Amino acid sequence: MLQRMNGYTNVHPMQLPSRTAIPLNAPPLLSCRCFSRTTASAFNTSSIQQHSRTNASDEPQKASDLTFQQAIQSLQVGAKTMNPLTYLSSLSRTMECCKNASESSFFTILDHRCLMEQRVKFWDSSCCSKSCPPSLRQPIRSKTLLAHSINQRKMSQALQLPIIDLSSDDRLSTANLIRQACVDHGFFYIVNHGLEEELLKKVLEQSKMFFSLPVEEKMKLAVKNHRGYTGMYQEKLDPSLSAKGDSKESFYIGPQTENHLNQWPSEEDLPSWRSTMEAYHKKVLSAGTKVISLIALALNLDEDFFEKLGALNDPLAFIRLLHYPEDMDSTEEETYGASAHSDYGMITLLLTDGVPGLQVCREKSKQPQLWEDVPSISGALIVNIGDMMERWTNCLFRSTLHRVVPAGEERYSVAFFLDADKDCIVECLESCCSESCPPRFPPIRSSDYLQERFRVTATASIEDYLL
Ligand SMILES: O=C(O)CCC(=O)C(=O)O
Ligand SMILES: [Fe+2]
Repeated sequence: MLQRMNGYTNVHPMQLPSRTAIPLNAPPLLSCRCFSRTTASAFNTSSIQQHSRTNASDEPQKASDLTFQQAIQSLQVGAKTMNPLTYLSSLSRTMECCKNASESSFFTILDHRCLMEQRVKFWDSSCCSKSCPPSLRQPIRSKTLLAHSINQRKMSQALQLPIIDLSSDDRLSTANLIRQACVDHGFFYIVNHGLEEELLKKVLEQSKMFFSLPVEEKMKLAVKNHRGYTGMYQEKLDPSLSAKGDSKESFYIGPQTENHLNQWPSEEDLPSWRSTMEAYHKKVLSAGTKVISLIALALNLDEDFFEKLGALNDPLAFIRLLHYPEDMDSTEEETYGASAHSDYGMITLLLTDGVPGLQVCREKSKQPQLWEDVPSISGALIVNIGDMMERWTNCLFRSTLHRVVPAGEERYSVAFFLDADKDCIVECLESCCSESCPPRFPPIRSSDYLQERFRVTATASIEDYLL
């Protein structure tokens, strides 16, 4: 849905500091001329007319006379009566044109009881029919709409990432495309990766079935040895945030070893669960290994370079099923499904259910940070470079900062972290350093590096995350 909301992006940072509640019957505060130009069309329905009738003068008010306050009143009417898409569009246009309004007053107004307490009553019967069904899947609480608008302020536009065809015979050209993608974005899509759509669909379905179990059932499989269930707020990927933790639950499935067995839900509850996850693990590992060999080619190395290095002997290859509930406390600016982070390992292959929310920030040190949406493409997997690969390449390949923002509906995704064998030493590749560009990081053992990263972000006992 966020993709459809791209028109909301250029909302200006607003300056006045106060967070004063503005009663609805207060006199107009801020003149908002451009509101009339940009917003009138969105309000050409009942909301403006209803509002006009409430004026002292019985004269219908001209759009050009509308004030910021009136715009807000219209929005409040609109929240109850309009198609939510139109409503969202109006909301964002209003924000856009109210450049001079204080951000806090703006949100205080939007925070108004009727927005915060009521479910938005969408589309009256005139707005949908059998041939024109509602364009959003389910009613969204006004609180969630507000979260959207908060997040929209941080957003720019959808990022156009390269799409890499893994089945192409021209491996050198493919490797070159990957090189460019890793240098420019640290993110790209892969298609023809060998995972059938049917399996992608099934893994998401089975994941959803697991997360729908009662929490007591899920807690029976609480994470041990980095395998099993992690509950809400058990991780904070951006430790600098004051929020209690990231608003998601997850389930890790790793390679089976003698000492480290996966945990599985009971066959009675979920009969096809284990076989689906095992099939997915096998296939996604094979796709990931192909990507690694192309990355080696992209670095002018032999395609089996990382195998020879031992990185893929017993790779730390973990599936992480993720569920971001709709009901996040999303009015808190600090609450994220996954707060800003880069991934730790070699590469990540990500499957999403199509619900937006994933964003990347390509220039982490630039202020203000620019966050761009990564739209999902049906059937494609999203690949991103992790920190180990960034260390190997001395930052030639980017391990890009990313996060998941509340999307206003629940979201499922499946990350596959392909990380080097725990004994593999990660150190700058010869081809990536020189006298004038010395290695930026000292050599490190793969599992030492990963363990340290988990220690910093786990809000629960680190013992459970040991690899
Ligand atoms: O759910 C997503 O889209 C991204 C998840 C993610 O970045 C992670 O788990 O590292
Ligand atoms: Fe990530």
